[in-house]
Amino acid sequence: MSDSAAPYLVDLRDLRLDTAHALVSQVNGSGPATASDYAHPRQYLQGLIDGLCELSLKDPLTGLANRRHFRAVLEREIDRVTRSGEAALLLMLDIDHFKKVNDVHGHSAGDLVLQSVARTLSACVRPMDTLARYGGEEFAVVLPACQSAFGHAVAERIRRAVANTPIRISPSVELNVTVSVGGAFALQWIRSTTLLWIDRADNQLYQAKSQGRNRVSIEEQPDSTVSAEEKSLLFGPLYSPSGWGDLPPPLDATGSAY
Ligand SMILES: Nc1nc2c(ncn2[C@@H]2O[C@H](COP(=O)(O)OP(=O)(O)OP(=O)(O)O)[C@@H](O)[C@H]2O)c(=O)[nH]1
Repeated sequence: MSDSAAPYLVDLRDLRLDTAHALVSQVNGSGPATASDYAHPRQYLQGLIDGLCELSLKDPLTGLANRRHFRAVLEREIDRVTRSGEAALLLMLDIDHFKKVNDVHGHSAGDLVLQSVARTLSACVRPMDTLARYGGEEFAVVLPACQSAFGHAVAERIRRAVANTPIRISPSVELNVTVSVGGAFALQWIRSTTLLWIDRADNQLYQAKSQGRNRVSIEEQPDSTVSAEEKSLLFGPLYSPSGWGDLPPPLDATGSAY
């Protein structure tokens, strides 16, 4: 808002905030602070907005990023890789034979397994990585600045960590589950789409499943087909400060040079 603009005053009593207030306080666990607990209603409103934003980005069962957040991160990562040419890896993971866990032990036990796997995965990745629940028993990890050898090592570390972590689903029952992991690196210097990137990683996940599960399959990192010279043409300055260099200057609609 510019300094000259009149302040836009909103009376909180005119807004229907009950549902938002209940949702945010439910997630925070503690009893909700009310508007009167804040020095200024604006702080209360900002707290509600922040809480709702957080809710809209998280999977409620595991607390990981949800699919919406994951897609936004992937989109940003594609932008970064297109501009910088840095390596980035996407891993898709799926718990093996998860239906059997539900069928034999019940849906609540299945939920405990999902939460436990989420915790194990969180312990395997860097703070800069984004870990998401993609849906059902499928998870995704976006790893920026990830060279090929590191990507393979992380995927294998994840697979082993899940297989070696027993999950207590009742006082007397512990389960062990495994995951299959598929991965694909972003195409460097080339603008792709989130859907194509996910498809490539999903194909590798399918390979890991069909080769017996509890394994990792990562697509060979495609070689950049753009030479260093081409990159400098693509991303260097379009023209020198003194003019158009060897290039003919562009013409306007009348055929005159700009
Ligand atoms: N408990 C629980 N189960 C879920 C949830 N979301 C999806 N599922 C279950 O996940 C199971 C997925 O089963 P399938 O897609 O057949 O896969 P799978 O049994 O893991 O077999 P493979 O992936 O081929 O190894 C189904 O039984 C779904 O009901 C959830 O939030 N909680």
